[in-house]
Amino acid sequence: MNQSKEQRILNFVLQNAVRGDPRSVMDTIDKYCSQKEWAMNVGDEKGLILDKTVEELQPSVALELGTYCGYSAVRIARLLKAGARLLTVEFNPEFAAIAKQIIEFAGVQDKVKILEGPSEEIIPQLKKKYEVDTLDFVFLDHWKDRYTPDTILIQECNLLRKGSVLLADNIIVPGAPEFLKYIRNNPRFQCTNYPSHLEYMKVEDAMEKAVFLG
Ligand SMILES: O=C(NC/C=C/[C@H]1O[C@@H](Sc2ccncc2)[C@H](O)[C@@H]1O)c1cc([N+](=O)[O-])cc(O)c1O
Ligand SMILES: [Mg+2]
Repeated sequence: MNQSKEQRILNFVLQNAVRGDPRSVMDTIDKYCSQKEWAMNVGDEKGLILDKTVEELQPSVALELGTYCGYSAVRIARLLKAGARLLTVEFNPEFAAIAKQIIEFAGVQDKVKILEGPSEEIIPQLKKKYEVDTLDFVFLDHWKDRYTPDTILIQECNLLRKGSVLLADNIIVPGAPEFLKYIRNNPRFQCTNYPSHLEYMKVEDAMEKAVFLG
């Protein structure tokens, strides 16, 4: 049975990256996806915006929606302080299995928990089942039409506190117009736009940061 692109990315990491070295895992994925096969990792340019947001915030509890191959989970987890954790939600079991291996190869598995299932089911379980009080940081990078309903659901589940930060990928491509309208017109969020480029392409994209005002 021929391999999936995600399996090829995993194999390339296992054969070319340095075990236990998150930077080498990120660079190896970026090399493969810029030279061999494009894939929807946040990439190294928008990844810098993600890095700066995480470094500035120093979150104790972070949530990622849309694990895919685990590139941004490795990117976020490598910056987390001792005792901090990343919960990442993925509903495609094949992607979750690949991400698990990439996260383990990078050596950040102790900071990352992959929650398998759709975000709309997982989010209401975060407090009781995953012992979350509030989320310090949320990275939205899953289906673009889920950004708004999941942001509303996160608020309904009382998962945000004053100062919680949301960062959304793909504001331009593929685009999340409904989310942008919702979050920019919501007085409970202070928004900032970060122009950038689509991963591995000379195409404009952007990230949107939204600080919850409580
Ligand atoms: O479509 C994109 N992302 C959707 C991501 C989806 C990921 O999240 C879950 S969906 C899910 C659903 C519910 N709960 C959890 C995960 C999928 O299994 C996949 O792992 C995308 C597309 C482009 N592009 O250029 O076409 C560029 C990007 O950066 C992108 O992020
Ligand atoms: Mg994306």
